[in-house]
Amino acid sequence: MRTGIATVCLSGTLKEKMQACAIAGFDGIEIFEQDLVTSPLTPEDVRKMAADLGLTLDLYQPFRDFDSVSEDLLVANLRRAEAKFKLMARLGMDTVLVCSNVATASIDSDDLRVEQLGQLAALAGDHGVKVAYEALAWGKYVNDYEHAHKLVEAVDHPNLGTCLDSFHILSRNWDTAPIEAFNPEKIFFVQVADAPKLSMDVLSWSRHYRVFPGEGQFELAKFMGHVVRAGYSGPVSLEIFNDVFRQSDVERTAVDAMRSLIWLEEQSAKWLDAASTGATGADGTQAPGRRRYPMELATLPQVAEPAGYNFAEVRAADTQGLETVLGQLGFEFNGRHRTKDVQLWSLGHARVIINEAAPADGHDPSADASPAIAAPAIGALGFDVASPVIAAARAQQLKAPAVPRKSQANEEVFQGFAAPDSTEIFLCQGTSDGTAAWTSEFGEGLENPAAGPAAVIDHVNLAQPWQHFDEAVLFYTSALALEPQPFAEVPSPTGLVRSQVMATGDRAVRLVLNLAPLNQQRKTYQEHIAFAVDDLVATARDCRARGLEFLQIPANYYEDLDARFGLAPDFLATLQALNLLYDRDADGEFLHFYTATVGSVFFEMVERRGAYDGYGAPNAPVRHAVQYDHLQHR
Ligand SMILES: O=C(O)c1ccc(O)c(O)c1
Ligand SMILES: [Mg+2]
Repeated sequence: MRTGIATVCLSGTLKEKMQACAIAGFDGIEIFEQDLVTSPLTPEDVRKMAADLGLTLDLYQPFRDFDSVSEDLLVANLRRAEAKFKLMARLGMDTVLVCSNVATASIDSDDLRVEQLGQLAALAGDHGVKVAYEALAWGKYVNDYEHAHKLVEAVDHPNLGTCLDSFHILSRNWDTAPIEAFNPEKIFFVQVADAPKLSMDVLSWSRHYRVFPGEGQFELAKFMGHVVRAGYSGPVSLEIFNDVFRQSDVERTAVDAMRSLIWLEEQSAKWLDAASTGATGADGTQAPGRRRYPMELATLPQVAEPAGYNFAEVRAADTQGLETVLGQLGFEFNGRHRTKDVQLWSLGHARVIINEAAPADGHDPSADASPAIAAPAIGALGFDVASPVIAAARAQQLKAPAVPRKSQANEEVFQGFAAPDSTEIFLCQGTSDGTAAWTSEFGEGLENPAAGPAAVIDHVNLAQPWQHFDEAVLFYTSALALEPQPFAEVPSPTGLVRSQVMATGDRAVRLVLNLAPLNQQRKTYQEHIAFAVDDLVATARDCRARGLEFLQIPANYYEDLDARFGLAPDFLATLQALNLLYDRDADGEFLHFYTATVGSVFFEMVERRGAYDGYGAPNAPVRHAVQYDHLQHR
């Protein structure tokens, strides 16, 4: 698949954008007119720079408001088009995007449009230019890709084709199957964009909220499957108008963009495979495997979703507070590593590593968080996967930066890579009894999960800097095979927290990404690790007996709980006495409590009853408010 990206996706000057696209590995780019008009580079400079960088210049765009106009305007529009065709010759570009008229269209007649687009195609032919006509979702008369294609077919000129842009098609819920019947020679260009499903006018949605494939909710693999089956083999180019990407680091965003296309390519191949195996022939036999299409789709090393958490690592220069809280939670100290400055603590199958080497560069080197967090912060997560080597190879092909861990002879070498928020992700191999092979490095026979209470890591909640949130969703989807669940918004005193659960189908791994406002006083984010136990009330009593500092829940909360659920008075009194939170839905019940925060980290204990699958979201505002209050007063 030939990869492309529109310069409008990125921040910086045209030169900076082009360099970032080349470094990220794109084959070609779309030049957005604004980027050229505002550039000190001559068209000849741009042409040379692209050639030097190994980038093809695939599309010049946009040319606006051409069709459905009065005779006077048509003359002016053709003159305007000719000027652009001449400019394109200097750039060495042969394809221009013409979008359907939104502003000056005054005559709603397909016959007239065919006549006017025919004149444009003839002029383009004289200049060796191909016109790719795109139906904008908010076009005045032409806003449906099939309508645009019908006009192209009616004009029937070799210099006129269509541009298919997934946003304009999927935002309007148009069926994508008819694309398959298109003559591939009439598809001049394909743009892909994802988006979260929002209810707002389509123009605002398109101009501000597009995201890279895998970061939104559109069925892009299916869209691409139809495009591939039509026989299209030209560039597949990202055109993402997004307020955050346009102000983020250009090289980093270009890599995020490239990752999204590598992933989409694989997902499209999978969609085609699934679609062709699902089909049965006339004789009842299964259709053969994926047909060959003009567009070749590369695949990636295949990984199943992780089987569970292997460990969570907290970094801290000063480990005292952490050790105290873990001890009060019932964790056992399992020893220090033979050669590294790390401690192992466990409760049942839940393992927490305390890494005494505080990260020099803080939680996120590129964010506006404090430069050096000496206080505890989540530094790494270990996941059990079937094959760490295959999973690491996949992550690497998806441009995840590797983090090699120094290790001595005969110690387990973890394959690892850095997530966008710089949390290190390690790929481990679990054992069938739920223990980890590496724990003997902390001393022989120390880990004895059968002896203690049953406990596992239920979920980990990572705070994401606002500019990396979408990138993180794609990252965990593509590299770790976690699936994004519908996101929630939680009010907190410092702002609205967007919460995105990433999980495996069996929920053995639940990772919650929070787009959290930065605490302005302390310049840190708060993150937490949650452990699931069988009997939360008993656990809470034990923790209290050991002197654990619970997050203090206000009495108003328990009154509200009673109003909502009508709980038995004894049970309600127990919840209140122990500072426990409660939730219930059609699937089951959820009990949980939080510890006070140590550095940037706090812990949660949960009990899931029945098939409860949530996280106590209705309680999250209470938790945020209490933590905020706590921070203000200490
Ligand atoms: O928002 C726009 O105007 C616009 C312009 C060009 C495109 O290709 C597009 O998809 C949208
Ligand atoms: Mg477009």
